[in-house]
Amino acid sequence: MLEFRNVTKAFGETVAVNGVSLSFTPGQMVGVIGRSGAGKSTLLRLINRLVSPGHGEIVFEGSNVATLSGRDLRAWRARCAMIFQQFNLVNRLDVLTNVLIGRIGTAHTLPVMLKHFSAADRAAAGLALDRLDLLPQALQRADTLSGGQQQRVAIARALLQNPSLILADEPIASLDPRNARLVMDALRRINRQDRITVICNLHTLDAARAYCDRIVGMAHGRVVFDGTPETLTRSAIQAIYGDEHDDDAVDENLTSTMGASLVARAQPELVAVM
Ligand SMILES: Nc1ncnc2c1ncn2[C@@H]1O[C@H](COP(=O)(O)OP(=O)(O)OP(=O)(O)O)[C@@H](O)[C@H]1O
Repeated sequence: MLEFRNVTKAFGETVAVNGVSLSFTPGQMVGVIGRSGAGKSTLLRLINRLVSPGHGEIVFEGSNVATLSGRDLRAWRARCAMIFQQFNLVNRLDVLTNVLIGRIGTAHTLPVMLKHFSAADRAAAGLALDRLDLLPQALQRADTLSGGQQQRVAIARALLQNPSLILADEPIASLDPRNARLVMDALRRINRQDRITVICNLHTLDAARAYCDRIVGMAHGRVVFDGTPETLTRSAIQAIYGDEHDDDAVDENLTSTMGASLVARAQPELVAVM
């Protein structure tokens, strides 16, 4: 269980996250939505301590991650795999090595720097790539892959961390609808099969509705909605996006391509367990 207890984070005069209290049940897939600047990225970065809270506690399995330092902080970060909008792969390295980099938090740094990976690590990387349908690309340079493929490499790298949590910050914002669907399918599959908690910032309501167990809506640093996709009513959407709610604020383009029926066609076994 991960718990935010009255957490506030300000950058100068800007209060990015304001008095947030939230509990994340293990194994949930949670979508965080809100306007640009609502505090979504800061919320995620507070969890793995890329930023530290000004006030409040972030408690995981009984310990306050806000106070971790040194080795304990590194160990905590290794348990929180992060997926970024821009993939953050090392372009000049091959796909397999990029995935093996996921071992950095748990293995000794020097062998990783020298690319001396154990046979067990290589096998784990191969399996992770296979799960993401990328084994044929294992020896290609990362920058020869499409954006969607690169993001799935980033997910395979995350798996090598054996994470308790996957934190995905706008993972599909740079992708076309087909690749967005493949990436969200992969995150959902891993969430279901491995029982890894996934917390995912999304800029499309439809992706949040189609893939998440729970949606957290933020506005001006506060949580203004917290519920299942079914309870995300028009008035809840207004509370999250405000009266100016328009097509710029919420990308409805993916509505037609990412609706549940299409998800069902793309991933029947996924819908069976939803
Ligand atoms: N490192 C920082 N220094 C100064 N201000 C920051 C920093 N990080 C975030 N902010 C500010 O905090 C507020 C919340 O930012 P955050 O990135 O969390 O929002 P967001 O909802 O993720 O937005 P977007 O969808 O555009 O990424 C914004 O006003 C932003 O400018």
